[in-house]
Parts: sequence; structure tokens; C-alpha cells
Amino acid sequence: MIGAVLAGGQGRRFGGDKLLFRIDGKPLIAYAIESLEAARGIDEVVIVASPKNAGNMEKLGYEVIVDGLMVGPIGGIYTALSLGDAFVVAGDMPLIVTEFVDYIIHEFRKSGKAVCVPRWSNGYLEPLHATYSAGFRKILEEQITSGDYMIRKAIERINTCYLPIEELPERWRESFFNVNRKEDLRKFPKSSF
Ligand SMILES: Nc1nc2c(ncn2[C@@H]2O[C@H](COP(=O)(O)OP(=O)(O)OP(=O)(O)O)[C@@H](O)[C@H]2O)c(=O)[nH]1
Repeated sequence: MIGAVLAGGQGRRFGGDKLLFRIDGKPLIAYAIESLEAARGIDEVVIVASPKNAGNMEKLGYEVIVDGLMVGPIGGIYTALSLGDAFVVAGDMPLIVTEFVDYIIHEFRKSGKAVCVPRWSNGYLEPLHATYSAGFRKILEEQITSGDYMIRKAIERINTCYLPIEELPERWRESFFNVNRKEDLRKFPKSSF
């Protein structure tokens, strides 16, 4: 299983290159990478970068695959799946709980389904903290070709393994925390920002 970290956004709300923004001396994206590297279910971590970000990400010393589509996170997942089954996260999620990642990978394998994704009781999905099979790439391709880039719609077309978030340990929820704006860094406990 690949661990794929998406790094193709523009960071408009943050105002600049947020994934390289250093928190306690470490680039924001490194936090997500290290949490995935620690997961037992993940063999290799790859950054799925925009052509613009690829060089900088390579400099960090990680494996990079270039997303040539650039149609948003759905294209990042599509690119990651060219390498095989993947657990996909956003690069701006610094508090990923490794135990939760392993739980999702375990449930994915147990279910035999094409996707395993956490879901809130109001129906909201967390598709950037989910496991996808390589076979789901075909469905994503159809969705992208249709011109509608909503990941959710592709997921809802197939028989998916949904994990009810409210029934899981509450401490795992910090996994979903992501940095959109500079102010969000204040919520990041490790930061002295
Ligand atoms: N590979 C890839 N990753 C993407 C793409 N668009 C967004 N991402 C990543 O997906 C995650 C969520 O992105 P967004 O919140 O939509 O965009 P953002 O750049 O983080 O922030 P804004 O520009 O402020 O919306 C981040 O890790 C982005 O780097 C894309 O086209 N390709």
C-alpha cells in the first residue's frame, strides 16, 4: 500500500507556499509524511505534486510523482492510484494519527471494497484521509471526464466501506485538522507561531 500525500494546491487562503512553511523548523508537509511513514500498513510514501511544486518537494528528499491533470484533489488521487492501492491524505494535515490510518487500511482490506472512507453522521465524507484501490482509478477517470471533479460523487457510485466517525475514538479526529489560513497554525499545539 502506497501512502500518497497531495501537494498540488495553490494555498490561496494561506497566501503562499503553505506546504513548505516551517513549523518548529519542519515544513508543514513533513508532518503528514512522517505520520504515514510510521503506519504499519504503508510500504512507501509518495508526494503527488503539481508540476510547479515537484522540484521543491524533491529537494525535501521524498519520492515525487507529478500530477499532470491539475483538476484538484480528485486528479491527485487518480495519479496516486497509477502506483497501486493508496492511502491518500492532504499535505496540509499535520496531526494525522497513525493508529487511525492503520485502522482504515485494516477495514479496507477486511471489507474487500474499492474505497474505505470516514463519514460524519451528517453524511460529510473525509476523502482526503481514506483508502482507495487501484481499480477505483477507472471510476475516477469517468468522473473527471464528465467534467465534475467532486470526489464524493465518484465514491457514491460504488459499493464503499464507510467508517462512522462518531463511533470511533474521539482522539482520532485531530487527524482531519488541516491548515487553510495562517490563523489555523495557532490551533496547532506543537507550534509557537
Ligand atoms: N496533486 C494535487 N493536489 C491537489 C490539487 N488541488 C489541491 N491539491 C491538494 O489537496 C489538498 C487540499 O487542497 P485545497 O484545500 O483544495 O487547496 P489548497 O491549496 O490547500 O488551499 P486553497 O488554495 O486556499 O484552497 C492540499 O494538500 C492540496 O495541496 C491538484 O490539482 N493536484
